Amino acid sequence: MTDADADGSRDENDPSTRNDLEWTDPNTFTSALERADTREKGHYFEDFAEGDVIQHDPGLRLTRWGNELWTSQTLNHDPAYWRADVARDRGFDEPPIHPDYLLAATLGCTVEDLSEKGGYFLGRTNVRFPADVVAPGTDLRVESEVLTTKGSNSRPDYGIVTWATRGYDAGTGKTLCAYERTNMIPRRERLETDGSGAEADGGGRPSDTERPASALPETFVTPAGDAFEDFEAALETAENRDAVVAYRHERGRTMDDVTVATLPLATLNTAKQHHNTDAMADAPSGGIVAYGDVTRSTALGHARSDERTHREVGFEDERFHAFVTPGDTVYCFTRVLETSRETTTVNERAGTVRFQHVAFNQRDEPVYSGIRTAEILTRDD
Ligand SMILES: CC(C)(COP(=O)(O)OP(=O)(O)OC[C@H]1O[C@@H](n2cnc3c(N)ncnc32)[C@H](O)[C@@H]1OP(=O)(O)O)[C@@H](O)C(=O)NCCC(=O)NCCSC(=O)C[C@](C)(O)C(=O)O
Repeated sequence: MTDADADGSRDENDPSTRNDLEWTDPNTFTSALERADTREKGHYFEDFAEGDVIQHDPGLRLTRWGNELWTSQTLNHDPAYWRADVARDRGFDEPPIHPDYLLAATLGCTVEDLSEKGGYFLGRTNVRFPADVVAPGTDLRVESEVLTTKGSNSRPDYGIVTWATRGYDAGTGKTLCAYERTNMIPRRERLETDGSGAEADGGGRPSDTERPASALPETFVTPAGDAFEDFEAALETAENRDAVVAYRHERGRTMDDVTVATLPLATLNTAKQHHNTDAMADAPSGGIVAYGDVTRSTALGHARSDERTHREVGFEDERFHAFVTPGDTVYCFTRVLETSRETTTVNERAGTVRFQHVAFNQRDEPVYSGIRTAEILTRDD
């Protein structure tokens, strides 16, 4: 007991008496929060320098549970990823890890280092899957290199960063997937611009080569079936006419708690955009949004339900055009651009198709688009 206690008075400067504070009294606690520093997570735009290489701990184990959670909820219901007998028919020893889950998991565990501070996933290109098959139980090691950093003239509170990321089998060192991703990243210091709308530091988004609506082709051709030959025949039907092979898929998926929050967290994606409504209230989206890879995979799931997918080869020019928020429904529209009898794996039962997929919402607004190359099985498989 101190002398101060003995005469009934308290010495506010004596550290031992502060333990008697009612820390959970609402007024005391509010003042305490105002005075406390926040142990921040993530990195600002200024923290990234071109050429930096970042190892993303802790990586992730690609589990059958994660695979099934992802593929079931995004409607990627190809039985080769679920049933051992169908997997064996397709040349796999067991149901493998789905490429969408592999890609989302590779990106997910980079978020803590690259984009947890905030800002949005704008696009991705050069997506490749060098490994023919990835088995459940594979430990994923992920590494990124900063490719470019530039200011955003239209949004002075943000910069735009592009990273090249690779996911490796931690056991063998083999590359499982690789891509280049671009994000808006908050700046520590706001960029002063001349307001002219000119590029801040050069660069910019890929130009849009679509024709205006008034110039849409007269005829829209839909493939008669889901096999490679059906896509080939549809393109032949459209050839030399004012026609395009383009159609929509009936299925839609309304974004709920599982797709918006559970799926990204299951890939260790710590972006507040997907699970912290409080922090997102003042963000440009005004609330939480779906992980770009969930939106994309859901749309691709709809597209794959109308084709005999054998293997994903790669993706180019993926873009996220608008936010997808809880309650929004994700649909898909597909264009067939090109077919080829060549395949990257020796598979006489498949051909290669290049698609453009556009994910859109219940208001028919595009939310994602990308060019996809995939091997599609022939009818007589
Ligand atoms: C963000 C919004 C509001 C900006 O909309 P806006 O109208 O203000 O601007 P914009 O014109 O679309 O783009 C802003 C700037 O970005 C540039 N830009 C744009 N795209 C590209 C690209 N591909 N490559 C290079 N640069 C690009 C563009 O050139 C422009 O530069 P400027 O400011 O200097 O003029 C709007 O684009 C939007 O709503 N997009 C949807 C974003 C979204 O929902 N993404 C997926 C969810 S977020 C996510 O998954 C997160 C993740 C995975 O967890 C995680 O990274 O941590």
